[in-house]
Order: sequence, then structure tokens, then C-alpha cells
Amino acid sequence: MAKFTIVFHSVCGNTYQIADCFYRALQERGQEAALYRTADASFESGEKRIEDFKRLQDAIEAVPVIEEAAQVLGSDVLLLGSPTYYGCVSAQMKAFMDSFEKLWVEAPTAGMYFGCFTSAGDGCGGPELCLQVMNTFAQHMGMVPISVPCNIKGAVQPAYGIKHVSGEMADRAVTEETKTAVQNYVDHILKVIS
Ligand SMILES: Cc1cc2nc3c(=O)[nH]c(=O)nc-3n(C[C@H](O)[C@H](O)[C@H](O)COP(=O)(O)O)c2cc1C
Repeated sequence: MAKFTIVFHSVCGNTYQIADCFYRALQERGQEAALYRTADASFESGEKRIEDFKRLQDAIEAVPVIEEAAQVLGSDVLLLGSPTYYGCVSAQMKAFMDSFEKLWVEAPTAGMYFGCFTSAGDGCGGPELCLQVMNTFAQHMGMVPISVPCNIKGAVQPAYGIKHVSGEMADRAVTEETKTAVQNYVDHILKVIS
């Protein structure tokens, strides 16, 4: 059994839905999985609460906030998920990645396997750039990114990670095809790390 830590940032719930797909797929496969969200002060204050996304925002709130980078230590695999903001990760995900500065010198994350996912409003809005920001972070921490094979079944995915396109109003739910791709990617990760 492998130990996975999933950390996501999500406001409208799309990135959360992908994180939840990973979490469920890992549980179904008998793996140890911990699910966390990044801190987000304006989410906590209610400033970003939107009636249309209430159900998902309540579900996000029920997920514990990760307190410090060191909580990922001991995991075999780290999975990060961020909404695509201006072709990059969100500020909240960047702040979480920056908090690894305390670990960087000793590099206890060296050799840890890594995967990532994003939700973007538009397929041409830079989701792959966002994924690459997370992969680049992982490389700086000595981690080993596991790419998504091109023959993976389900919705077509970039090599850099799993993506979901949520549409102009951020209300296009994660499709069954994308869920299938997540499940197949999980199977691929388990094969790589075994
Ligand atoms: C500040 C901000 C910047 C964004 N920048 C982009 C972008 O560059 N490309 C894009 O496709 N979508 C962009 N979006 C849309 C989000 O990526 C999209 O709504 C995403 O699904 C939100 O994820 P969430 O539901 O997990 O919060 C942006 C949204 C916000 C609020």
C-alpha cells in the first residue's frame, strides 16, 4: 500500500471535484490517501462564497487546511491541484509551494513521486502552463513527476497532468471521461511506483 497526499486549492469547486476523484480512486484501490486544501483567507472570510457553488464550497470547507509543508513528508506520492489563474497557479497554491522553502536545503522530498491537476475556464487559457508551474516546483524539490501517458483512456489529457475545463461560468462539472482519465492515471502511478 502506498501513501498519497493530495493538496488542492479551489474556490468554485472544480479543482476540488478532481481532487475528490483522485481521493476516491485511491480509496477504491486500497491506498492510503490524505486530502487537504490550501489556506485561503478570503474563502474563509466568506468573501468568495457564491450561492451557485454553495454545495461544492461547503464540501471544500469540510476538507482540512494543510498547516505546513512538512505534513507531506512520509508520503510516497504528492498530488497538487490548482485552478488556472492567468496561465499560472493561484496565489494560494503558490504560497503553499513557497512554504517548502523550509525544506528545500535538506530536500527530504527528494525522490517523492509527484502528479498534478488543474481546472481552467478555457482549454486555451493556459491549463498546461499551470500544470508546468507545479511540475517545475516538484523538480526544484527533487521530486519525480509522473507524466500522463498519451494512450490513457478517458478524456484526452496533456502529458503534464490532469485538466478539466469548467467553462465561462465555472459551472461545467467534471465529466465521466475526465473521471475515467483520473482513475487510469492513478493505475498508471501505482504501476510506476510499484
Ligand atoms: C483570478 C482568476 C484568473 C483566471 N485565469 C484564468 C486563465 O488564465 N485561464 C483560464 O482558462 N481560466 C482562468 N480563470 C478561470 C478558472 O481557471 C476556472 O474558473 C477554474 O475552473 C476555477 O477553479 P475552481 O472551480 O476550482 O475554483 C481564472 C479565474 C480567476 C478567478
